[in-house]
This record gives sequence, C-alpha cells and structure tokens, in this order.
Amino acid sequence: MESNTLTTSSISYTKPLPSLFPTAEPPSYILRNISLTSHPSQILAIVGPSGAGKSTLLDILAARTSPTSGSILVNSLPINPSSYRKISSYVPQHDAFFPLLTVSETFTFSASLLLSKTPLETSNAVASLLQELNLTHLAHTRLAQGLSGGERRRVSIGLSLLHDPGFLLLDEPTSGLDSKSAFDVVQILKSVATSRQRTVILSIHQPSFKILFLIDRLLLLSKGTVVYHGRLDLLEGFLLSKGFTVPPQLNSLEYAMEILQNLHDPHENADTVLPGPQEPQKQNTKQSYRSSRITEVLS
Ligand SMILES: Nc1ncnc2c1ncn2[C@@H]1O[C@H](COP(=O)(O)OP(=O)(O)OP(=O)(O)O)[C@@H](O)[C@H]1O
Repeated sequence: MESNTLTTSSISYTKPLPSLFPTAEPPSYILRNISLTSHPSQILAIVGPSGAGKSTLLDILAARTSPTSGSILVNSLPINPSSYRKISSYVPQHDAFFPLLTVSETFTFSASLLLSKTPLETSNAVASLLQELNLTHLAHTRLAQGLSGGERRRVSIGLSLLHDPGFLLLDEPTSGLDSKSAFDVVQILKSVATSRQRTVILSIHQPSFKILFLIDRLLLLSKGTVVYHGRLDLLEGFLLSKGFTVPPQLNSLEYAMEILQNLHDPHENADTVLPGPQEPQKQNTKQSYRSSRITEVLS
C-alpha cells in the first residue's frame, strides 16, 4: 500500500439534537474548525483534557461519524467513507476478544475472515505479526489467561494491522497501562509507522516524558478547538510567544496541559485560577487569571 497523508479541512461537529422538533437553541459545538495534517511514518498525538473532544475527533477521522461540516482528505482528495474504511483501522479504547482463543489463534481466525490467503500464507503472516508486536513468546497463551493489559493492547493493535491499513487510528491506546507498558505500546506503534510507512494518529491523556520522544506531531485540543498543532519541540516557543514561560520542573506539554486542565475544571468559574504568564510558579499557590484571557492568548 502506498504512503498517505491525511488532512482535515475545518471539521466541526455539533451535538446531535435530542428530538425531531426544530429548536431555537443555537447548535452546541463538540468540535469547531479542526484542521490537521498527519504524515506517513509519523505519529500524530491528539492531546487534551477530558471532554476536549479527542474521541469524537478520532471517530470522525475513522469515518465512523460524519462531521457536521468540513472534510477529510487523503493526499489532498476528499475521501469516500466506505473506501477509506477499507484502508484505515480504528482501535477502540477497550479490547474485545474471544477469551478462549490463544493469541495466535485470534490472529489466524481474524486473518482467515479478512484476508484471501492460503493457510501457509496466513501462518507466515501471523508469525511475522507476532514478531512485530513482540508477542511471539505468548503465541500459545489464551487471552483469558495471564495476559497483561499492555499485551492485550498489543493484540488489539495486531488485529487492526492484519489488513495492513494505511491509517491507524487509536483511541487512548495507553489508557489503564503502567508507564512501562504504555511506552512499549507507543514504541511498537512508532515502529509500525516507520517500518511500514503508515500514518498513525492516537489520542492520549498525559503522555510520559519517554513517550513524548516517540511522538512526531501534536494536536492540542481544548473544548473542541485546536490550541496548537505542530512539532513538540516547537511548543515551548509557541507558549513563550503567548507569554508563558515553561517552568523548569515541567516539560512544555505538561505545562500546556496544566493551563488547559484549569480551563476545563468544572469547579473553576469565570475567574479561573491559573498561573499567570511569566510569573514564577509556586506550589499550591494559584493566581487569579480570567479563563477568557487564557483562551484568547493560546488560540
Ligand atoms: N453523542 C453525543 N451527544 C452529546 N454530547 C456528546 C456526544 N458525544 C460527545 N459528547 C460530548 O462532547 C464532549 C467531548 O467528548 P469526547 O468523548 O470526544 O472527549 P474526550 O476528549 O475524548 O474525553 P475523555 O478524555 O474523557 O475520553 C464531551 O463534553 C461529551 O460529553
């Protein structure tokens, strides 16, 4: 399969209306004007506080949900959702398997349903997939027995790779995993992206420092809008250009998340308390800062 670049042009998504009757209420936006680009051989991470719209955006990028407006393009051409679904794979947050099958049987069973291959070709494909996912030593372990969360997540990723998709879209692939397992999962995704020249987009809550090195580009979401889209190493300069100096004890993404987290905190009112720009950070000391100002400076 050729390598593909995925872009979106001003995608918006409004809350589905509760009834068939017309309402005078303005539409409530879950996503507004999202434009992004994701390149082959790279990982694009969608990061944002809970409720920012990450899962909704991934659903749209996987063509499982249609945007209210805007479009998805592959190599600059608008997609046909049903053809696009054949060349993409969506990995949901929760793993779903037949628990009595072994890892190898799970891959073989799905491959026999999905692919037109001879038994020998299927067996070779499964063996190389097990190796790629570092699961060869668990090939004959039943899914119900003794697989760790990270190993189960790697099985889910393996199932999504069987038809060698050009685009791999993963909703929170590291959720519920300890930091080592989370790193292993993202490292495998990075290796899939580079060795197969695939386009990988994942959502992630709070990537560890080690995981950040595996991510090529970021899309920072807050309340359904893009706050930042670009390389991680340029985020610090972006924050600085908006008047925020990253404190020495935090990396730039942690600091940006801290700012956005405060914006999303339901206990904070209009006078959201946030660290002010260029002010030294004091632990447990919050300074008054209007949320409107933060939105304005970051966007
Ligand atoms: N079908 C829907 N109808 C109404 N509201 C919705 C619907 N889907 C999502 N929302 C709302 O849209 C917002 C974004 O939800 P979404 O699940 O995309 O966020 P998220 O960033 O993935 O959150 P989390 O990190 O907690 O999974 C939330 O406020 C959610 O309640």
